[in-house]
Amino acid sequence: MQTPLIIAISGASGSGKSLFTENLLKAFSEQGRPVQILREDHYYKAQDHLPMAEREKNNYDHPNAFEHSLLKEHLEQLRSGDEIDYPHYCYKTHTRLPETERLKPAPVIILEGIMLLARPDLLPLYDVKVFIDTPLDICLMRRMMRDVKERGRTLESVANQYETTVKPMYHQFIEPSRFTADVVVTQGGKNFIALDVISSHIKQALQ
Ligand SMILES: Nc1ncnc2c1ncn2[C@@H]1O[C@H](COP(=O)(O)OP(=O)(O)O)[C@@H](O)[C@H]1O
Ligand SMILES: O=c1ccn([C@@H]2O[C@H](COP(=O)(O)O)[C@@H](O)[C@H]2O)c(=O)[nH]1
Repeated sequence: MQTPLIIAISGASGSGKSLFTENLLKAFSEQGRPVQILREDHYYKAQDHLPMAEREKNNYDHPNAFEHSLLKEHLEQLRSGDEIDYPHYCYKTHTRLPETERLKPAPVIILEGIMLLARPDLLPLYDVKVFIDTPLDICLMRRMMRDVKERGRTLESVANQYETTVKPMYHQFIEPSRFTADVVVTQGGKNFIALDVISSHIKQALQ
């Protein structure tokens, strides 16, 4: 197999990274191209050793909250054509699940997460770097709805976390990482022209 191409999709929480990834997957499926998706969130550190009250106070918007060394190892393995044991993470218990999933390499790997462009040691592994640039008020509104519905949070806890960590860490780490991107995408996960440009570029690169 040809060396897989890795597309990194980053941006604020709630910016539309997951939707953009899903829509990119659809574009590749239409081209009949196998794709493997990896989410940086799965590489949040395991915290089984901490009581729940401690886990709830953790700063999940700092690069140190992730095990990026394992993510890097996995990307290198996939690039070499090897399978990986992909971790799974639970936002409700703030730790890894005991089981991992065996993933095979594919010609296209889409990686999605908030800190992907903020880690200089990871940048050389990406073939295409995308930043989803969505105004923060829109991100917050989307995050409120999602976290209450899907991640077991209250409106008060989302607002508190946003003020104490999500917003300051965005300005410290995520916003500056925008300048490392090859493509900056406005209009979130539904920018079909950006989706078309990226999928056409990859199609050409794989020929
Ligand atoms: N351009 C858009 N227009 C409308 N809703 C969008 C758009 N982009 C994303 N969304 C919605 O916003 C929410 C958050 O998007 P998501 O992709 O989960 O963000 P992220 O992965 O960056 O946290 C989801 O419900 C998604 O469907
Ligand atoms: O245990 C956790 C782990 C993460 N978070 C929050 O998740 C977002 C990143 O995920 P997105 O899907 O990009 O929104 C990050 O901002 C963390 O604050 C959490 O609350 N708890």
